[in-house]
Amino acid sequence: MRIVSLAGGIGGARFLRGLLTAAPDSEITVIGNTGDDISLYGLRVCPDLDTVMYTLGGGINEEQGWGRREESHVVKEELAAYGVEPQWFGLGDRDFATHIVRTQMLDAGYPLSAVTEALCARWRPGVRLIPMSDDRTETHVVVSDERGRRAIHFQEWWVRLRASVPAEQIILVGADEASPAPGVLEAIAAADAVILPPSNPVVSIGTILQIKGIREALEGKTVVGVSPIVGGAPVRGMADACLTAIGVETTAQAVLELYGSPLVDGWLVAEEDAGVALDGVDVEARPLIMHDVESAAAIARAALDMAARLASRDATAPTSYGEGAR
Ligand SMILES: C[C@H](OP(=O)(O)O)C(=O)O
Repeated sequence: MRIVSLAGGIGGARFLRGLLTAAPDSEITVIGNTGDDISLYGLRVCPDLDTVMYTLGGGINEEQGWGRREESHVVKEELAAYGVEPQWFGLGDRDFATHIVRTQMLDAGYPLSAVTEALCARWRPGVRLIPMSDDRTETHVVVSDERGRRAIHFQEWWVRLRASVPAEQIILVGADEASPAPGVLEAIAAADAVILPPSNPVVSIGTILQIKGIREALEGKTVVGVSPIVGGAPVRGMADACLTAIGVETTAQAVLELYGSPLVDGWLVAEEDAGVALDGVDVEARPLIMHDVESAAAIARAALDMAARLASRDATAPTSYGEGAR
């Protein structure tokens, strides 16, 4: 079976670990969000791609959900001793090596997709990880503070400000010029099922959907989404602050409407959200909290079962000529 999953960072990576457990013999392609990417100290940092790579490759710091396990922070301390900014982004020593390799390769002219493949050769994540685009895009957030109304990098809003200042706008800079990375549309075209994990619907999944051609390609496929909102609150992270910024309520219903039909064919919600409904979408309620790999695998299994059911229903549905009804 060929599966495509879009993914952000921590939430996406934890779901993917379950997906790999649920479908060990499948060919899984992960289209990763690069809107969170940032240049720091002359290095290109791709937080979501790295979180997926480290989580699936066994190198993640489990408690944090991001960064490397058994990490030290000597370089960060040394940079701080020189007064180098920013000091609010916590890169560890082991992690620095990844960004050095990535930046060297990018500077040598390799596209991000080739760099990601090279990094994954070490981590062997068990999936094919492709950035959404080789073109540089960055999520910026418009805020008003004592310095007036201004746009800051998403990471500054998320990490330094902990989303405490309301976002007036969230913009993917570069989206209009960005094309899907090589392999993205091909993987979607070949997929038997597409899964939207419980990643941030605005700055992770929403970002990937802004790259031209991706949403349209997905609309022709069987897509099952896992709600990132349970009982009116994000499963994890601060998705509520992002949803508020774009005028969407923090509910499983509102996120489903945000993705919409015909993009989504099936939607998994938590049991407390069982009333969620949208024309053209099958909704199923089940436990959605990912306590561990096994609970994530159970959610992934439910998503794959739903996708298989929807795909076989579509295959036998009567066409406009009435075939299949006879
Ligand atoms: C919900 C979100 O998931 P991600 O978008 O990082 O996959 C998070 O973990 O903050």
